Amino acid sequence: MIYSPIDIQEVCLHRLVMKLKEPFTTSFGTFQEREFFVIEMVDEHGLSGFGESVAFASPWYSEETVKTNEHMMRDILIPLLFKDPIAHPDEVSERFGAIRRNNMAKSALEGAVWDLFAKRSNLTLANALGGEKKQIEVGISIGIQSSVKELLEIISNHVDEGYKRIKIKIKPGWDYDVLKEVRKHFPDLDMMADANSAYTLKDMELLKRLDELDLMMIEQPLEHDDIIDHAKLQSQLSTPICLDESIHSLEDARKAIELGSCKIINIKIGRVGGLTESLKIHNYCLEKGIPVWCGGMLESGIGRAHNIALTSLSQFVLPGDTASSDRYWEKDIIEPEVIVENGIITIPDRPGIGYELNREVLESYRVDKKIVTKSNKVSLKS
Ligand SMILES: O=C(O)CCC(=O)c1ccccc1C(=O)O
Ligand SMILES: [Mg+2]
Repeated sequence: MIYSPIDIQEVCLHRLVMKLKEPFTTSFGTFQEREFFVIEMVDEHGLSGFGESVAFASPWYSEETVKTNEHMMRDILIPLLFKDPIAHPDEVSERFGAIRRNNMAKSALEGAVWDLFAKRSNLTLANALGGEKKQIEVGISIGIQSSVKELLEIISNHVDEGYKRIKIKIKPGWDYDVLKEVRKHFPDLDMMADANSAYTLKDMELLKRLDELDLMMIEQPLEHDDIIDHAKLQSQLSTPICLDESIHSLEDARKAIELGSCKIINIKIGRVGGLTESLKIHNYCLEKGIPVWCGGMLESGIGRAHNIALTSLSQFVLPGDTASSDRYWEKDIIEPEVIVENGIITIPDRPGIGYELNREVLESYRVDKKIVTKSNKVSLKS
C-alpha cells in the first residue's frame, strides 16, 4: 500500500492501429480499423497505469481526433501532471479545469492515473471508484448491414451468445421497416436503436412510428449538440430517448434531465472527460432516478477494462456496449481478454484495471511510440 501522492515520472504514448474483424457502419461513416493511443504512465516506484484515448482518426463522432489528442496530451496536459504529485485522481480534472473541452485527451490520462491510484491502494479499479457489483450485464451494438437478412442472422448469433440486449444502428432509409422486421422475428428481444444524430424534427412522424416497436430506448436521434429539440421530441414519444453525443459533463446531464431531453443517459468515459466526471454523472442520475449505461467506442482491452470497472457502480442498471474482446479483435492487447459468458462479464479481482497488457501483441499493432519524461521537461527548461 502506497499512501504518498503519485509522482509521475514518465508517460508513454503508444499509438496503435488495429484492424477490425469486420467493418462497423454507423449513420456517420464506416470504420475499417481503429487508430488510438494506449497511455502508459509510470510512477516513482516504476509501477505502470494504463489508459486509452478513444478519439477516432476522423472527427465524425466528435471534434477530437488521434492527432488533436496527441498534441493536447504532449504539449498541454502531461506538463500539468508533472507539475506536482497527485494525491487523488479527482485532482486531475481540477488541474485540467482551465483547459476547454478535449475531453477524450483528458480522460485518457486521467484513466491511467486512476489505474495507478487503484494499484497503489491495492484495490480493484471498480472498488476504487466505489463500485460493488461482482458481475455486469452487457449488450452488443450492431452496425448498419447491407441487407435485413444479414442483420437478422447477426442478431440471432448474438442472442444465442447470450447478450442481454441488442442495439441496432439506424439511419434514414434503414430504420422503421428494418426494426419492424427484427421485432417480427424476435418478439421478446430487449432491443434499442442508435441514430447517431441522423434525424431532425422534420422526421417527427417517422420517429413517432418507432413507438409501435417496443424499443428500450432510442439513442441520440437528433443533432450531436442539441438538447432543445430532443426535449420537443421526447414530449411526443413514449419510447425513452437516451442521449450520447450531447452529454459532455455533469452540467450537460443536469440540463438535459431538467429540460426533459432524455430519460436515459449513455455514459462514455472519454466523452465526459474521465472517470471522475463519469462518477459525478452517475451519482446525479442515481439521485434523480435516471437509468444509465456505459457506452463503447470500439475500444481495445484497456478501454474495455475501464468501462467494466465503471459499470460496477449501482446506477448502471441497463446493459452497456462492452462486448467481448473478440467481437472486434482477432487478438486483444490484454491478458486475459474480456470474456462475455451468457451476457455477463465477471469483474476481475486483481488491483487496478485487473488485466495485464500483452506487450508482444501491443508491439505488433504499434505504429509509433512517444515518451514524455518529467526530467526531460525539466532539462528542456534549464
Ligand atoms: O461496440 C462499441 O464499442 C460501441 C459501438 C457504437 O455504438 C459506437 C461506435 C463508434 C462510435 C459511436 C458509437 C455509439 O455508441 O454511438
Ligand atoms: Mg451512440
